Amino acid sequence: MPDRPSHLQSIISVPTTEQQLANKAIKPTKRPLSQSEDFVSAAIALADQTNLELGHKRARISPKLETSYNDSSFVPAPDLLGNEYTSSQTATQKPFWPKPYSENDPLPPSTTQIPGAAELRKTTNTRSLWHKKWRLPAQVIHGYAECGIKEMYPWQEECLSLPGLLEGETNVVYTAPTSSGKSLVADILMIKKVLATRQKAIVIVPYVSIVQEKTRFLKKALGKVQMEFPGIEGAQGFMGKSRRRPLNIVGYHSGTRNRMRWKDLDIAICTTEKANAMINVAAVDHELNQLGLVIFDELHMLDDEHRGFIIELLATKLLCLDQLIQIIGMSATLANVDVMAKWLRAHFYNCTFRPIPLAEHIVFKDEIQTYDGWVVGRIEPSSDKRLKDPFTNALVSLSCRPVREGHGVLVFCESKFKCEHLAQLISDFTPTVDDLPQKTVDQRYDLLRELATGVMGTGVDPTLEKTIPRGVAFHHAGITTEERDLIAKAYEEGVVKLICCTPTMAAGVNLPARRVVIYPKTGREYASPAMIRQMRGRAGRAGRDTFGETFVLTREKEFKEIKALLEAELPSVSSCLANENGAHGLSRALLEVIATCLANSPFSIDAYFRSTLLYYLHPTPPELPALLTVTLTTLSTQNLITEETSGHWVPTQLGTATVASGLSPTDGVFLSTELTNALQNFNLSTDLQITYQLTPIHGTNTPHDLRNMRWDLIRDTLESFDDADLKTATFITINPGLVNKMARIGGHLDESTPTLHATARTHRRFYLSLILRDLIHEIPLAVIARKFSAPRGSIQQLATTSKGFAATSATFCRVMGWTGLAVLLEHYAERLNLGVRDELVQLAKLPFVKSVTARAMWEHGLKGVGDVAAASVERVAEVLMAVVPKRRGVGEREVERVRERCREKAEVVVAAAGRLWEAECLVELDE
Ligand SMILES: Nc1ncnc2c1ncn2[C@@H]1O[C@H](COP(=O)(O)OP(=O)(O)OP(=O)(O)O)[C@@H](O)[C@H]1O
Repeated sequence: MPDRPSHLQSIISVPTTEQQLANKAIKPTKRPLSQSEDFVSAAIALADQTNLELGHKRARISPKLETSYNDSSFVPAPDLLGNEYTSSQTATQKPFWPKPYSENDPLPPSTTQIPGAAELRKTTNTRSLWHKKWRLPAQVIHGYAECGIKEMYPWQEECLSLPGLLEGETNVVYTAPTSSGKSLVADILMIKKVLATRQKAIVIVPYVSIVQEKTRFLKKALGKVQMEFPGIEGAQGFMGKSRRRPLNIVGYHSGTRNRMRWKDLDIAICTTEKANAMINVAAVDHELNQLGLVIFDELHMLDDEHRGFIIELLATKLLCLDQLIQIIGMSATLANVDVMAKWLRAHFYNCTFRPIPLAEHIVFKDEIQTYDGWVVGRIEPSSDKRLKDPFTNALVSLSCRPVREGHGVLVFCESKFKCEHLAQLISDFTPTVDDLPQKTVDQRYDLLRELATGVMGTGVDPTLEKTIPRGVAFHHAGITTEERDLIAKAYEEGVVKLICCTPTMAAGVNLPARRVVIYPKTGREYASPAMIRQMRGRAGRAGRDTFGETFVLTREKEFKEIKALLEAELPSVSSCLANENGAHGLSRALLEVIATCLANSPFSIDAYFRSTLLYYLHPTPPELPALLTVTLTTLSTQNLITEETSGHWVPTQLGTATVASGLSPTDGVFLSTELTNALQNFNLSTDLQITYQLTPIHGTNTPHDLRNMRWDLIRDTLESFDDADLKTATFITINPGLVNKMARIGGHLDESTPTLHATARTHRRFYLSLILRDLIHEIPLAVIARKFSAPRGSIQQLATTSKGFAATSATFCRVMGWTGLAVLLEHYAERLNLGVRDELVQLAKLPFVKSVTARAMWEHGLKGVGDVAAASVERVAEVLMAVVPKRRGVGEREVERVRERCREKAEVVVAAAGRLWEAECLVELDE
């Protein structure tokens, strides 16, 4: 038996030869281990199994791939359009549920429950969702009808009809313009798969906001769908009573509080990182056979410099598994769709159809031109001296007209400052409250009040206070997520008519507009052709408008360059696994498959490597095999994996902890060293050390506006420190001399050598920890923002990132066996989330209760959820009323409306407090 890593030796007793022989006959059984419960013991036990079964090729990367390791025909070459397509993913395992859909199956249930449904089923229109070709349950069809979709577009039908797709047997990658209805194709494949096989589906989207939006949509469309479970499987088929339950649709992203539990969901909508973590946990828990389908929305994100490599390593895992997982990839801006399809062993489908026609223009001076140079209109000069510049005049006049006609407009600006400035300027030219119906005016004032009360004590933004009554707002990363959500919702409901936003919003939020006005720059740089396409695609959404218009603005010297950008081909997507930014990509990819025991033998690791896009694009260069060897050796040197005498690689405890917490190998090593030191000298008499520990390791994870440190603030804070804080600052290695010098001369620290980089990192994290400390001491966000000269959105973003990092570190600590530290980190993550001191944590969990309200409750004698549960609705309403910011010149009618809203909210708060209190009492009784 080869030597084991020391941590394994202490836990596992080495089996005798007889035991090994006995074990060989036993198939690995599924153990009910949850992710958080004990990732390490699962991984260790799996490592043990792997050791026992070396002779059996236990690794779960497809044995088919393993055996073809030395075979020159190893890399499968599937056909493009599927006629000769043969999936190399042979389903050698019995599917989790034994019944895939087939043409001859009876029609899905509930047909007879809907009046007239039987008739509808007889339709000969193959694009109707009722047509028997699709075999969709009536609840699904009704759900989509409620969302305005009754019939497919021709391209959707054609795409879904590709061989093997509806049967769940083949993969597909497709492109279609923005707003052409890509999601429906993926949704239909997903729902068919989930209902037919009872397997899980994962939808991967790039941004948190899209996770939320997609989850809302799927809940609306599929919320009434029932899953059927036909009894218990026995030797003679299914026995016992069948049962039904609604479909579980859950969204996961860095901000979600709920734990990911495989058994709690049927469809998960996740960010890339969450999806990857979920698949790793399922692999360790032996539950991957429950996964039936994965959708990659916005597949072009594969070459995103920060997160693209995670999409690649995740997709590669799916390609290598010894089971059939249907892969769906889609994008509006993917140039080399054929290459992606070949890599993913998929059909590909390319469509240029757009259901809503778009009139596209470029504006030069006062001329409105089509892209091929025809002048189709002119913009009248304005007598207003603020609009003397033709560019500003064009922007304002093009933006205001549809607003006056009652349509939605998006104006894309190059910076946050410009968004706010233009919102203010444009609002001076939109209808005043005197020209609007009373209902609209009321709705706009309601929005202002929501903005003032709902945002962690920031009060309403002074610019928004002026622009919103005139139907105009701005939306960028500098405002809080609550503000952004309220503004986006108000725009969707038509309360706000025009939003000035930064280009990142085009990708992050799905807001439709009749007209889109674009200045295609981000900061001083031009926006990329793909980003410009995304912005243009916001105009004219199906179901909302009958047509859309885009106007791309240019300044005089920029006309040619911008025109070229509009006509530019999209760049091809390629692998980021081995480039500079994805330097950790390959090592993380390998560490993950080793730590989750998906691949441990040299054969299976090599098979995995050969399935990457990196290898697919460069199948024969001499440096790639060397890259694999070097990466494995580096991981071993970092003590993340060890090589057994048989040549198999197994994870160390550090390697397992790194993967379980979703860190890159280098970050895992860094965190391990830092926490080992911290554990020996932890100072609990101050919050400083723990808040320092919560700050993100990398500068790139720091919000942009916080990268310019205020050294004078650090100096002054150091001078005001008591002994405990000073001791911590010294332990962290803060250099007061350096701080004084930087406060005098200003600027950034030199980071050109590893030592200088480490010093800069320490001081940056210390600066951020001062912000976090203020947050958990209930200092209002607006005050912190002013103190650190940064937008409130950036402070909030730091809090969110740090909360996520705290959760990551806590998982890491648990797997490493540092449970006490894990509990402490989790507690602070919660306080950061709620923005309160210890005593308010429970109160701040109530709906509508942010830190300011929780403090007001405490001061009014409502010191816990028990007090709130026992209080009258009137008393709670009074507290809520007390924290509503006072506005001058508000009439009696308005005050009455506010009082009514507070009463409604108080009812919800008291009811929620009752439930929480009951739950707490039950726990106490149990104990
Ligand atoms: N067959 C259809 N009939 C009517 N409306 C449809 C149909 N398919 C999609 N839609 C609607 O078209 C709109 C755009 O669809 P979807 O969000 O799927 O577009 P997309 O191609 O994914 O766009 P983007 O790339 O911008 O996200 C949605 O409101 C959707 O409900």
